[in-house]
Amino acid sequence: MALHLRKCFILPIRSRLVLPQQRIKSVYTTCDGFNEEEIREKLQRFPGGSVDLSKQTSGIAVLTVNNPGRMNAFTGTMMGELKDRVDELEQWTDGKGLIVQGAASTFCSGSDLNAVRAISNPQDGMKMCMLMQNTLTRLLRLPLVSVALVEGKALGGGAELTTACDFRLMAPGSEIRFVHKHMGLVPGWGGAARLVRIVGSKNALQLLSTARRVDPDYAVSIGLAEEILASDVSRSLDQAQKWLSDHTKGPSPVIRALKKVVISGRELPLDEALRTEKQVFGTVWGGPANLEALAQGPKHKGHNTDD
Ligand SMILES: CC[C@H](C(=O)O)C(=O)SCCNC(=O)CCNC(=O)[C@H](O)C(C)(C)COP(=O)(O)OP(=O)(O)OC[C@H]1O[C@@H](n2cnc3c(N)ncnc32)[C@H](O)[C@@H]1OP(=O)(O)O
Repeated sequence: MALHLRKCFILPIRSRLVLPQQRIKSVYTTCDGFNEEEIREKLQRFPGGSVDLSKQTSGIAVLTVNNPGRMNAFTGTMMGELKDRVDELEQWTDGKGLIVQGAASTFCSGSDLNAVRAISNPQDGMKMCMLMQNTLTRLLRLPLVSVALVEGKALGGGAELTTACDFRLMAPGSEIRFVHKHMGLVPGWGGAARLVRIVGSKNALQLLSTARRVDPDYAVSIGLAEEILASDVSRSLDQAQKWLSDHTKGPSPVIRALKKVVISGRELPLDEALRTEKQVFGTVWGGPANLEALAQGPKHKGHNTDD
């Protein structure tokens, strides 16, 4: 036990963020009593569905929560697959953007209630919670500009998954709903902590305490969503791809560096954020994109440039 404790120390927050030469660290480790293999083995008993990932040469990937027979509810195996897809994305060094969507034109209805019923004791619940919080925190910390494409319903854990992306785009008629109160719960996948940072504590408390349906207009009005997509459902993914490509135009090392400095600005105390910014700056200053831009001379004469 003593040896175990000696190995456990609280990593300063800065060492848990995505720095140029470091892997993204998890929130929970063995020091917190988190045993990933143990909880994944338990969750394996609840199979079904999949979490699919398609990485494109454009540098944009699409992650699809795929369990349409259950409104894309996360089965036990899907929770493990989500973690595996995030592992894959952390290794994808050419990436610059990520779209998270649900299959069959609906987003996600949270945990599979069959699995929830079977692990409804506090110990197992908190172990599932630690697995999902680790995964969604690392998803948000990926050096990729991420957007949740919300069609149909994003309920419970599905609503929380939308908050683990940098942006949210909503299709007409779609809804985000934190139904946890009706389950006698609070968010367990980190959704409350992220929601406060997105919409502020008053709006967050309203959404959680009323479990109200957040339609696209209301979501945009409180800053939960960026835009409402055009009504042609068949083109929702195309619209999201266009939106994201407009937000990730440029060399992926630069786009990835921009996301890294925003992460540190959002999560670190000012001095540490500045140090991280300096470190990331050093990875692009004098880099190929910088030198090419300098060779071209000034080109931003008071108008938006495409690249
Ligand atoms: C921390 C997160 C938290 C936790 O882990 O504790 C959770 O996320 S708990 C789960 C929170 N989510 C919900 O409570 C949503 C439950 N589902 C619904 O309210 C409805 O299904 C809805 C509104 C998503 C869709 O309603 P609709 O009438 O359009 O369809 P059905 O209800 O007939 O659903 C079709 C089919 O899907 C099954 N289904 C839907 N959601 C789930 C789910 N979360 N887990 C398991 N199965 C789900 C539903 O049972 C139907 O299957 P069928 O075999 O046809 O009965």
